[in-house]
Amino acid sequence: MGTVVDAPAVVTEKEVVAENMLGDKKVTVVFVLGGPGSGKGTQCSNIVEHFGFTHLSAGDLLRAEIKSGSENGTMIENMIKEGKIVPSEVTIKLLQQAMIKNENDKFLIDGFPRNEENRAAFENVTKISPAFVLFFNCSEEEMERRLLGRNEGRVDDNIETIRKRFKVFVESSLPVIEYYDAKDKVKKIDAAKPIPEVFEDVKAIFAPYAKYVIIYQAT
Ligand SMILES: Nc1ncnc2c1ncn2[C@@H]1O[C@H](COP(=O)(O)OP(=O)(O)OP(=O)(O)O)[C@@H](O)[C@H]1O
Ligand SMILES: Nc1ccn([C@H]2C[C@H](O)[C@@H](COP(=O)(O)O)O2)c(=O)n1
Repeated sequence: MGTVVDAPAVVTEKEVVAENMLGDKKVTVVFVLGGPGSGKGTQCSNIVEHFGFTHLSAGDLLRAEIKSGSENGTMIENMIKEGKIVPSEVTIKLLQQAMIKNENDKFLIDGFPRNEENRAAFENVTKISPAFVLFFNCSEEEMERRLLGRNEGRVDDNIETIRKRFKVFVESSLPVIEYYDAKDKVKKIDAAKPIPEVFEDVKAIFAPYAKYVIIYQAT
């Protein structure tokens, strides 16, 4: 018969700086990166459901900021339409606010850091380093097909902006992944496979973060 017990703590001192922007609350942060349409948001929803993380999508936070009528709204909207990266201070403030008001201690930060400026500014301001970086690797051909079929009314899901987003990904975001790879922090996933198969690979990576483990005892 199975006994359900709390999983052992998986956060190490090396991964979390005690005096981060959340005071002495220890948090686990996973950066979720990959090209536009690689399936980051789709898999983050699965991770939330199975592993109890809170999903913070930088793109969603920026789109909410546009909708809220904030003074930065027009600037953010123009940059998103052009496939450009919004200045770090704006995005980091939104991420910080979201993390502070959430009681969870496990966050998936999706679509961030998108460039070197994002990365350095986040670490300087928050004093938080990611536990690891989940990288969804997919061909541009497949990502383009997915984005053109997404049909969520996004202003940047048109072929002209998609091509610009791909260019920004290669020029600005891949170097961030290389930065973390050099620190042995990147867990690369083949994101070209069907959604359930991708999640099987994701699950293997997140297994140590399960809220409960089931121990089977021989009777
Ligand atoms: N493995 C997959 N196979 C086929 N379609 C997928 C797969 N993963 C996601 N999709 C679909 O592709 C589209 C883009 O997925 P999703 O929004 O998760 O990507 P994303 O990486 O978060 O994109 P963006 O960076 O543009 O926000 C969605 O319509 C989603 O249903
Ligand atoms: N760190 C970020 C994340 C996103 N943006 C802007 C630019 C992106 O093209 C757009 C959509 O993001 P997505 O939902 O695809 O992750 O949002 C940014 O400027 N900085």
